[in-house]
Amino acid sequence: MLEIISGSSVKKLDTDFITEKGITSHRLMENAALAFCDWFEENYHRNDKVGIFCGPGNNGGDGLAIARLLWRKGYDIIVFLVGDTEKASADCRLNRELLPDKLPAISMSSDDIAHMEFDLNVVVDAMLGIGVNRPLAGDFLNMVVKLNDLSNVRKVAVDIPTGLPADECLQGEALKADVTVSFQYPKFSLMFPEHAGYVGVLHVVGIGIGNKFMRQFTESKYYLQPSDISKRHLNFSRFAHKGDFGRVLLVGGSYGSIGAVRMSAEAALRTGSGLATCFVPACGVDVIQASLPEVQVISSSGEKRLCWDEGDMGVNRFDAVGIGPGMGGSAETVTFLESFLNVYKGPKVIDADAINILSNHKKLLNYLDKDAILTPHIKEFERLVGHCENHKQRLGKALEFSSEHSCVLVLKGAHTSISFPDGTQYFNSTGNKHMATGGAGDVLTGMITSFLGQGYGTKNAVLCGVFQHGLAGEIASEDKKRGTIATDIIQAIPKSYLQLNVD
Ligand SMILES: NC(=O)C1=CN([C@@H]2O[C@H](COP(=O)(O)OP(=O)(O)OC[C@H]3O[C@@H](n4cnc5c(N)ncnc54)[C@H](OP(=O)(O)O)[C@@H]3O)[C@@H](O)[C@H]2O)[C@@H](O)CC1
Ligand SMILES: [K+]
Repeated sequence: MLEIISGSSVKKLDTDFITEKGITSHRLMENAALAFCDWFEENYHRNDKVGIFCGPGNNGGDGLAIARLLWRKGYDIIVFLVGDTEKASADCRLNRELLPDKLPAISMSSDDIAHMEFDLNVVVDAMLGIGVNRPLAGDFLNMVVKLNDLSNVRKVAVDIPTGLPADECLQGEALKADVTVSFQYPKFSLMFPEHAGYVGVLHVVGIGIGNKFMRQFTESKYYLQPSDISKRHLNFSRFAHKGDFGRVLLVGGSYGSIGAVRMSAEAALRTGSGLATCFVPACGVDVIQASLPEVQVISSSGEKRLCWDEGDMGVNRFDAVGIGPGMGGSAETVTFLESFLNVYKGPKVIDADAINILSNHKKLLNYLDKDAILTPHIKEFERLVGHCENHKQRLGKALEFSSEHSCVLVLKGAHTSISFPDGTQYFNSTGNKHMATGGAGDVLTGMITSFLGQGYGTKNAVLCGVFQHGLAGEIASEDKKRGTIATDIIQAIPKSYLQLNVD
């Protein structure tokens, strides 16, 4: 499990680590540079023309060490020094001295920056890292603006794009990287959607600081990795029968929106549910039975909208429930949801229109408990908790909501966050932009519900569901790119198990 820690903790952790290990800060920087170069070699050819832009701090020190190491490996490198070299940190100076004489290193004056012409395929940004303490101005700003204007040049940020603060929202400008290679721990601000255009694709590379050492710095924020997920999956014996894989109920749909709950049900089956049942308005029964023969259907007495009839409607025989997709928000549906939550006592995923109903009828929030998982996207979340200025505030409110209502809150988007009542917050590392397509959320609801029904505890169900949903999206979009649709994600769920080595 990778920890996400604040910029100030990163510095303290690095200092404590080198003291305890008896190594120099230069050695740790060399580890960081080596880790970056390993990643770089896998992704770029030696005939690429690489410009490495280095500032005066330790981020610049990393850049200079990277330049030396890549040059020795035969890359075509040119170094550009930006900022006041008089202010160079000790390790930056040392790496400057270690640059081979034949490696070109140019100190960039303001005039040079203004008139600079580029003949590069790859830009490595090591101007500023987590030490940035104010908005960019002067030479740094001018250089960043010039680099941002370059097209057909891949930009790779070392640790964090220049100008982006580690823990706060960006003020002013920052480098727009295609890829960010961050050291050991992803910085908090790399998770914010506002920063997506600056961070690009995020890779985290280890620099030798073990988890045991990091635990003392924990800020209860984690970045999910494949190895964290594989071990959370249950193993089923060869004697398992369909009852062991759980009986789940997917509740939703209204006239014109039956597909949503149908997709949840199919996703639940592809995730491994033994039996899936849909509870839909009468108009949805034939649609579901004709298009998904594996599911059973319960018809609500309402023709176009879900209506609650007498009694408990037998819903407690299900191991888990996913409720909300496509259900709409009519008065009958509000009554339906309230009756359902009043009667059904098992684990449940509450999604989409059901979340909007909770927002409009706050007394229904009293039905939330430790067995409830809410999965809003950003707009649904803000309907629930009110407007948020930025994602940092949103993440704080997600934790507050989870603690106040003792439920799990999944805030969907790039790096989906999962907040638990104990104050821990997990961030997803899978998924991509091609998953921003109608129905992707309904698929997630089906997947988490399926894991709950298979007997996974709430925590394992939600972490496995979110991670594997993103993974299935990546697999689905490999050859479909922006043509990916939600049912493609469902079809890719079995392959996501293969990638995680779970049978
Ligand atoms: N052992 C370790 O710690 C390891 C650290 N590692 C690496 O170190 C990086 C952090 O290094 P760092 O702390 O030296 O900060 P860094 O980002 O280089 O910038 C500091 C310089 O910028 C200046 N400055 C600030 N804001 C500015 C602005 N807006 N505009 C202009 N100037 C500005 C500030 O000077 P100031 O003007 O504030 O006096 C100072 O000179 C980290 O991201 C990682 O890459 C890895 O090697 C692993 C081991
Ligand atoms: K950087």
